[in-house]
Amino acid sequence: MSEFTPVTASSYNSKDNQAPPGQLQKRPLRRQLRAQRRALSSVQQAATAQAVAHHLLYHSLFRRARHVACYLASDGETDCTPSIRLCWRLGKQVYLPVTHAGQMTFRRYSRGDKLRRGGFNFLEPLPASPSYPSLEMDLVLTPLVGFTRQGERLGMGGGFYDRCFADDRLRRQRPTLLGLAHSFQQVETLPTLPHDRQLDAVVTDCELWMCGSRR
Ligand SMILES: Nc1nc2c(c(=O)[nH]1)N(C=O)[C@@H](CNc1ccc(C(=O)N[C@@H](CCC(=O)O)C(=O)O)cc1)CN2
Ligand SMILES: Nc1ncnc2c1ncn2[C@@H]1O[C@H](COP(=O)(O)OP(=O)(O)OP(=O)(O)O)[C@@H](O)[C@H]1O
Repeated sequence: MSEFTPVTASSYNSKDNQAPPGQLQKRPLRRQLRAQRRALSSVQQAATAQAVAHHLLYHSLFRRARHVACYLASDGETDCTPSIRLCWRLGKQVYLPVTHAGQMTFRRYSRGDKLRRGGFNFLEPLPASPSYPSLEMDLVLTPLVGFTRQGERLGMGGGFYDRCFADDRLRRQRPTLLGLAHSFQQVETLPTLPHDRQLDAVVTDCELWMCGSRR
């Protein structure tokens, strides 16, 4: 099989009987999309990052958001840096994820703040930086490995975003989860499980669109 041969949902390793089948089916697809993401040139990466910030700038979802959760890209993820700078320029509060003991919280990230290496070697704000409740974010710029047009999301496999935003459906005002992606990360279908939190919107180098109940 060549590195980028399409992976079907049935090509998982059936010897692993620790995880439910849907969970195992995600692995080969995750591996393949991550390799494709890492193979992008820095020029392609910069083009997507700029295009995403441009789409955000002209969308009401972003314009009206005051508290915005972002992330610092690694492994070929869509780079949030231009979007973070845009937030700061427009006076929005920016937060970054911090993982600890299987949970994810968000701490404020202001211009010039020092960062440190945290869980999974991601850069995170220092402990002195104030945290902000996840469920009170207006907008969550969400990293992803793969997505469908309808807003299903494949992440890194830790379940952090699923768990963190699992209970928000009961709220009148809930954070908008906006997936950031290179358009090649779009797939026809994903082996989703009941715990998977759907995206409310997706933005790529090409466009921003609303999914699911927010459409
Ligand atoms: N930039 C960035 N920051 C982020 C995330 C992210 O996706 N991107 N996260 C989003 O949640 C959290 C970290 N989540 C992680 C989840 C899993 C693995 C991990 O080690 N995954 C396994 C693959 C598991 C599998 O395929 O089943 C690996 O890489 O070997 C790493 C980080 C918080 N910060
Ligand atoms: N709401 C939840 N409650 C309990 N466990 C959960 C919940 N959501 C996800 N999990 C667990 O997290 C694990 C990883 O889930 P999944 O493969 O969907 O992660 P992911 O969305 O790809 O990762 P991430 O959000 O970290 O990028 C699964 O074993 C799943 O059982």
